[in-house]
Amino acid sequence: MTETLSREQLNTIMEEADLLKSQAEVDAALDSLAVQITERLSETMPVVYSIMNGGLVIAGQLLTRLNFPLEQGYMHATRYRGETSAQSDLQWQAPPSVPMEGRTVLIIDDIFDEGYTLEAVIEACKAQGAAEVLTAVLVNKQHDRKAPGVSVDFVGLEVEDRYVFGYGMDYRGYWRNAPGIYAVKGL
Ligand SMILES: O=P(O)(O)OC[C@H]1O[C@H](OP(=O)(O)OP(=O)(O)O)[C@H](O)[C@@H]1O
Ligand code: HPA
Repeated sequence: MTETLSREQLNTIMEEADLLKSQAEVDAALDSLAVQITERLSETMPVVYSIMNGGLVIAGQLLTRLNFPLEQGYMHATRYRGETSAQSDLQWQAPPSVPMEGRTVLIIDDIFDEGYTLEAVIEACKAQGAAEVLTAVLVNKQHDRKAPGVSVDFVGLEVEDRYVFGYGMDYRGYWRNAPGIYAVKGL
C-alpha cells in the first residue's frame, strides 16, 4: 500500500491537474449515451448494474436520463484498489445484487482502461445466465494495452493515456467527487 496522503497533498493534486473534460462536456456525453442506450434497450426491461465504486457517479447521472422500465443493481469488482496501476488479480467485493437469469443486462462503469475488469464482469454475468450483456462507460482511455477481444457497446468520451480522476474515478481513493475529468500532473 502507498503512504497516506494529507489534505494539502490532495488539494495540490487537484490544483495541478489538467482538466481534460469539463462538466458541460460530460453532461453532453451523458445525454448522448442516454439516447443510444434508449434506442437499443428501451423495450428489453433490462437490469442495469453499476460497477462499484467507480461506476457510482456515472450510473446515478445516467439512470435518470433513461425513461423506460428497468431494474437497477450493483456489483463491486476492483483491480486497482486505491493504486494508480492495476493489481494482478481482480477482487470481487460484492457479487451482483439482482438475479439476471434470462435478462438483458447493461453494465455501467466509469472507465474502460485495459478492460480486464469488464472482461471479468461480462464473464460473470454470462455465467449467471444473462441472455445478453451490454456495456457502457463514460470514458475510454486510448492506448494499445486493451485486453484482447473486449469491446464496449456505448462510450461517452475518449481520453488520452494518462491517469484520470473525477466523475467516479479516483486518485488513490480520493477525488471521485471532482466535477470534471482531470489528469494527474506527471501521470
Ligand atoms: O479497464 P481496467 O484496466 O480493468 O480498469 C477499469 C476499472 O478500474 C477501476 O476500478 P478499480 O479497480 O480502481 O476499483 P474502484 O472502482 O473501486 O476504484 C474502474 O472503476 C474500472 O472498474
Ligand atoms: O485512469 C484511471 N483513473 C482512475 N481509475 C482507473 N482505473 C483504471 N484506470 C483508471
